[in-house]
Amino acid sequence: MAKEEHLPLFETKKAKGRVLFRIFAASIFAGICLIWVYRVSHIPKAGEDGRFAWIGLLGAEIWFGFYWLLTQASRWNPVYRHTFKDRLSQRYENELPGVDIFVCTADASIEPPMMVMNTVLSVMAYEYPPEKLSVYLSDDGGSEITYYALMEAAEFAKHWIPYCKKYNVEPRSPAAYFVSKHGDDAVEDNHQAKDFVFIKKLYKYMENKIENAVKLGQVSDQVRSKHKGFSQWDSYSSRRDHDTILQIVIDGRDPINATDNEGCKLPTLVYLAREKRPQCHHNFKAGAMNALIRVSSNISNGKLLLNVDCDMYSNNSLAIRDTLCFLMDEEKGHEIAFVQFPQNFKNLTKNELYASLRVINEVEAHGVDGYGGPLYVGTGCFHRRDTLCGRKFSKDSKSDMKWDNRKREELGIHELEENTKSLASCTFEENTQWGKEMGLKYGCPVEDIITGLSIHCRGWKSVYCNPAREAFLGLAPATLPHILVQHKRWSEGNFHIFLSKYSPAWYAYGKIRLGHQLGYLRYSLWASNCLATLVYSTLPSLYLLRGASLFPQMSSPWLIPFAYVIIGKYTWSFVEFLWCDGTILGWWNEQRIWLYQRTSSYLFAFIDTILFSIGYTNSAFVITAKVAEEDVSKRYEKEIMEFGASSPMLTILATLALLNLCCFAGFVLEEAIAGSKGIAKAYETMSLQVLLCGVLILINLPLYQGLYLRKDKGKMPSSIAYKSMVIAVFSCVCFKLSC
Ligand SMILES: O=c1ccn([C@@H]2O[C@H](COP(=O)(O)OP(=O)(O)O[C@H]3O[C@H](CO)[C@@H](O)[C@H](O)[C@H]3O)[C@@H](O)[C@H]2O)c(=O)[nH]1
Ligand SMILES: [Mn+2]
Repeated sequence: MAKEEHLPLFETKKAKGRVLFRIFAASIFAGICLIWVYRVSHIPKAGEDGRFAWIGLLGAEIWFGFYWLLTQASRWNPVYRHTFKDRLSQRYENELPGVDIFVCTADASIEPPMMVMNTVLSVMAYEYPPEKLSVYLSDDGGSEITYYALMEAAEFAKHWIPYCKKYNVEPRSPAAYFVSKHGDDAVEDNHQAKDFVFIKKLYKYMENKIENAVKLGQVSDQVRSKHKGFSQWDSYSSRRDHDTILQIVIDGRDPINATDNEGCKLPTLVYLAREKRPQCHHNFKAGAMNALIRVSSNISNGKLLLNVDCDMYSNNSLAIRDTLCFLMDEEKGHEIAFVQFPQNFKNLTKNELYASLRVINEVEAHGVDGYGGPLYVGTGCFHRRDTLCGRKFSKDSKSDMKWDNRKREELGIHELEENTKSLASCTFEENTQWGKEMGLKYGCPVEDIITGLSIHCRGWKSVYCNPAREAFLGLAPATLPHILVQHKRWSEGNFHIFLSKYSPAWYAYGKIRLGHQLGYLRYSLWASNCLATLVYSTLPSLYLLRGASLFPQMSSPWLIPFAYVIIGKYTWSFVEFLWCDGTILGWWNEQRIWLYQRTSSYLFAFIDTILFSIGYTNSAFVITAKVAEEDVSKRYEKEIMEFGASSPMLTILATLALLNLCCFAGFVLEEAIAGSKGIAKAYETMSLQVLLCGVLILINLPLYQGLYLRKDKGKMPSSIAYKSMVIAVFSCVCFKLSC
C-alpha cells in the first residue's frame, strides 16, 4: 500500500460513455453538413422568390452549425473531482492557511441588509480555525444602515457561531437554517431544542432592530452615540462622494473582545466602503474587489481569498476544506490558481420559469474543467492571493499554501485602521498596474471572466468543485425584465472580451488548449447568436404568407438530415436536462428563455458592444434586484411570467410573437380558401415551415396571455400591446403585398 503521505488529496474521474457521445455528436455533425450542402445546392436563381430568405437561412445554418461545434467542446471530455478532506486534516490541520473572505454589496435598497448579514454570518461560521478566518464586507453603497447591521450581526455571531459548531448545523445562514427547521424537520433533541428557541429569539431580535432601521431609512441618534464608528459618516455627502470608511468590527487578534459566548475565538470582521469621488471612475465590482485585496493584505493577509456576492450564502461549511484539498495537493496543487464552485440558486421555482444555469453547472463546467479549468464566474470562487495579483505560473514553484508563522508587526487597531485607509482611496491606483495586470481587470461588464481568462493565459489551471451538498446558494432574478437585463450584461461583457485585446480567439491562442479556447468562445459568442435566431424566427414564417417553400419537400430525401438533426439535437438536450435533475416543463421553459434571450438581450448586447468598440457608449453594470414586492413574488411562486414596465426588449419579444401568429393565421386562411387540393400541396411543400411557426407560437403562449388576456399588474403594458400589434400586422401586409 502506498504510504499515507503519497495518497493524493483529490482524485479526478473521467465521465463514462464518452465514446458513445462522440459517435452521436459526429453523426449530428454529418447531418449538419448535409443541411449546408442542401442549402447551397438549392439556392433559387436570381429573380425567383425566396432567394433572399434562402441566403439568410444559409447564413443562419452555418452559424448554428459552428456554434453547435463550440458547445460540443464543453461535452467532449468532462471530468469529475472528488476530495479527501480527512487526509487534509491528518496532514495539515495545524498548517492550514489564512483565508480572507470578501462579500460585496452595492445598494442597500435592492440588496437588503438582512440578506447581506445572513451571507456574512454564514461565511463567518465556516468549519475552519476562526483565528485564520477574516471576513470583509465591501459596501459600495456606503450605507450607514448596512454598517449598523454589521455591528448587530457581529454581536449575534457570538452566539450563532458556537451554536453552529456545537450542533454541526447546515446551512449556516441563520435565515436559511430557520426555514429548513420548520415543520417535519424541526429540532428534536431536547437539549438542542432549548438552544434553538433561544438562538431563534436572538435572531428575531436582531432582525427587528435592523428592519426598523431600514424602515426609518436611518440609524437612530441613540444608536449612533453608542458606536463611535458612525462618526466616519460626518463628512459623507453621498454614496458617490465620500472618504474611505473602514472599521475593524472584530479584531481577531484581540484576546478579550474577539471571543464568542463560549470563550472560543471569533473570526476577524471588517467593514469597508472605499473612497468614492464623482470625478473618479469606481470600476464597479472589480474596483471593490481590488480595494479589498489591498486592504485585507494589510490586516490579515490570508493566502486564500474567497469572493461571494452578497446574496450567495455558504450552504456547506466544509467548502474551504474542499478547496484546500486541491490547492495543497503535493503533486498537482501548485498548478491550480483558483477553485470555482457552481453558481446555484435558492429561489428557483420547480419548473424554473426563467431558466437557470443547470446545464452549465452540471454539464458544461465539468467539460471545460477537462481542458484546463472552469471560468471564474465572480462568486463562490477561491483564489490564491498571489495569482489574483498577477503572478505568472512557473513549473518549479511549489504550492505555498501553508500557514505563515512569521510574526507581523503588531499595530494597535486604530493605527492599523488609519494606515490601511489609504489603500482604498481613489488615487491609490493611479499609475499602477491595478485593474490591468494586477487584481481584477477594469473596463469590462464581466470582470470575472476576463480576469479568469488572463490567469489561464499566464499558465495556471483552475478546478471545478461541485460537491453533493451545494456550497453556495444565491438569488436568481425573479422577473422577465431582470433576467433579460442580467443576460444582456453577461453576453455583452463576453462579446466585449471577444473583441478586446484579450480575445479567447487570438490572445489565448497558443497559451491555453484548443478545447479550453472553444469553451471560452462558447460564452464570448453568446451575443452573436441573435442574428441567426432572428432570421430563423421570422423569415420562414413570413414566407408562409407568400407560399414560398424554404425547406425540403416531404417526399424529398433531403428531409432526412433536417429531421435527424432536429430530433437528435432536441432529444439530446431533453435527456441531458432530465439527467441534470430538471423537470419536463423546466426544459420547455428553458427553450423559451433561450429564444427570448437571443432575440432581445443578445441583440441589444451585440449592438451595444459594437457601439462601445467604436467609441460610442460606455459600459455599465446594472445591479440585479434581489427583492421583489409581495404580489410579484406571489406570481413568481405560481410560475406566472412577470413583464412589468414597458421596455424595448419586451416590445421586440411581443412583436416577434405576434408576427408569427399573424403569419400562421394568414397561411391557414389562405389554405382554407384553397380547399383540399391546396392543403395537400401545402403539406408536401410547407410542412417544416408550418411546424417551425407552430412551435414558435406555442412557446410564446405566455406572451399572448400577458398581452391580451391577463389583468394583473404583472401583465404586458398596454402600450406594448398596441405597438407590437401595429408593427406585426403592418409587416405582414407589406410582406404579402410586395411579392
Ligand atoms: O458597483 C458595484 C456593482 C456590483 N457590486 C456587487 O457585485 C455583485 C454581483 O452583482 P449582481 O447585480 O448580483 O450581478 P449578477 O449578474 O448576479 O452577478 C454575476 O455576474 C457579475 C458579472 O457580470 C459578477 O460580478 C458576479 O460575481 C456574478 O455573480 C453583488 O454582490 C453586488 O453588490 C459591487 O460590489 N459594486
Ligand atoms: Mn446576483
